[in-house]
Amino acid sequence: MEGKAKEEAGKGGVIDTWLRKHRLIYIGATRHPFILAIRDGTVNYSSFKKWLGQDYIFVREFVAFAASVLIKAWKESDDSEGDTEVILGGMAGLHDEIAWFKKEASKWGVELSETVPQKANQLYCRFLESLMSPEVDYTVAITVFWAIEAVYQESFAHCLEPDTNTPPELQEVCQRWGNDGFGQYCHSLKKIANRLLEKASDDLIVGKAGDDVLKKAEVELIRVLEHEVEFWNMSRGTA
Ligand SMILES: Cc1ncc(CN)c(N)n1
Repeated sequence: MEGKAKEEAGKGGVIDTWLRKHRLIYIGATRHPFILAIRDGTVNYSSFKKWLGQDYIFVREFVAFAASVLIKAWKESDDSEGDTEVILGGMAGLHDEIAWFKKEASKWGVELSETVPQKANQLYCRFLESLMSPEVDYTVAITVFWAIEAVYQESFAHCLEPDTNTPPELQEVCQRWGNDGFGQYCHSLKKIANRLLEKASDDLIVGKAGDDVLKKAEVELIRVLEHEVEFWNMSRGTA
């Protein structure tokens, strides 16, 4: 590793540099009023139920996106074995997540078969679909994959911190994404993304095409954060 990439790695990687640069939108996505309302116990339960039904639809789409990232890792990664294991572990988690959504929906009286995707959800799913194309670089796709998982991890872990008023009936929801195991999984995804982003940055230095990949990854990361904010807004009924 050399030059710019080395510098970035020393500071915590390309991703941390971008998160510092786009701090406001990152905070917007991970400290949204919907999450803060769960954390202080003032959450509106009809908003929560709306989120539950909509997120089930999103997760089904996200599984297809995860599968597309897995294929890219298998085809394009310089550490195919290591990367595919991490992604496959995430997909096993998504399998559990779908079963969990069904169980929660019946507990909260949410009829999943009658839930219609709302505008913000449709747009987010369309965005995911656009990134499933084989033309989209693995580096871009894994950065997006990490960002989507990390927003939920950061958001729900915030509700589990000491001295919060998260209602007992929502603790399990927060545990789903806020637990340490999920945190470690996100850390593994971040490491993969940083490795590839630093490689793209090195390619740039030696005159290979790395610029497009880096620019696209940064733009798509911001788009994820914007979609996440819109998704929370939709759940709260403010979109
Ligand atoms: C909208 C959204 N973003 C992220 C996640 C985490 N898989 C989720 N379930 N839903």
